[in-house]
Amino acid sequence: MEYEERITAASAGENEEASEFTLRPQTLDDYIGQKKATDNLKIFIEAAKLRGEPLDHVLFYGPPGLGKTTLAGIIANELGVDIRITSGPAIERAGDLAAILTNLNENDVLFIDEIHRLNRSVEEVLYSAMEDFALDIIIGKGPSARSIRLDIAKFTLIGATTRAGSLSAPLRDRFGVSSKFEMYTTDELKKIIRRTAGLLNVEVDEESLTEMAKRSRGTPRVANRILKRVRDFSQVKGNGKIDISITQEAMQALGVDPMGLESLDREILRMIIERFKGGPVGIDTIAASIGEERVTIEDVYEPYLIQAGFLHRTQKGRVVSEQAYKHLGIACDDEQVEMKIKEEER
Ligand SMILES: Nc1ncnc2c1ncn2[C@@H]1O[C@H](COP(=O)(O)OP(=O)(O)OP(=O)(O)O)[C@@H](O)[C@H]1O
Ligand SMILES: [Mg+2]
Repeated sequence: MEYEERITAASAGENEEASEFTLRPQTLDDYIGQKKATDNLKIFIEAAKLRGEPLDHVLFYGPPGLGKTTLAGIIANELGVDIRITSGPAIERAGDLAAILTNLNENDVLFIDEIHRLNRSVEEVLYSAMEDFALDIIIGKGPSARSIRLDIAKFTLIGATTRAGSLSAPLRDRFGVSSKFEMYTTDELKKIIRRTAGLLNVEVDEESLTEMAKRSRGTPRVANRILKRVRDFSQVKGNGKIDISITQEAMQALGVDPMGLESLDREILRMIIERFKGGPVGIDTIAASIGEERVTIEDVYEPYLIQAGFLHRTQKGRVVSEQAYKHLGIACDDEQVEMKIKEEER
């Protein structure tokens, strides 16, 4: 898929997870941003440790690349327990989940990524596991079938999802804590890039830090990726140090504009302006015009375009903002755009 190759793709590339591992902070103190989520978690972790009990089940939701997996690892680390990492699509049968659960030790963390993609029968096993720390297993078939209950170790489930809305109500209700991940500010991204640069042993000046942070779409994964690519440029074409001229040269070569937009982002905005007079236009129409799946537009492109103020979601469809016209250098009737957005914003 094309978007995986984008330097600003928020999701991890094929071999990226492995190299990300070494860049992941290990403690809450090292974890930058997401204050709302971490401040409370600090207290819950402390309390669970004092009581010698597992932490309550935690749900993380928000766009990809914002540090959900990283924070799950940190929680286990701070609790002093082991973490078992899996994902919704990886657990195919109820038996697979039973095998994982029976192998956990007291108070361990089980991390299920993309938890909205668990299948029905697996999800049902999870209900009693989360609530009663028990597995209901059916033995035999037909009229002689009976159910036995098997106790398992108390554990903490940390679920992560990019789409909280796709979670079934019974599953959502079983999480005691639920945290929404927000996009990072430029300042936070600067700190993250500075930290990563330190780990990679590369010198970066202040101006370049700002420039890279601004182009990172509010996403640490993108920030780290941009830093690595700029480092490549500085080693091959410069003197190994990252300064503003090498940063700009690299960004230009990679097609990332000063707001972190790539060609497809600009194409989406331009298409809405040129073919639909700036909107409102439905998401399905956008997807069809661009030749991408609707979910790809919704999960990959749209979150940042909305966050950065280029696109508005209204009841009648998407509307391009005045800022988008300016960014693309297209003349617009300011008042008319303002009106469309005000009238239809929900
Ligand atoms: N708060 C943070 N401070 C420092 N680095 C971070 C932070 N959050 C994320 N990172 C870095 O960003 C990268 C991506 O983070 P992570 O894999 O945890 O994202 P994610 O939300 O789990 O993404 P996905 O939804 O794709 O699974 C990691 O390499 C990590 O080092
Ligand atoms: Mg992850």
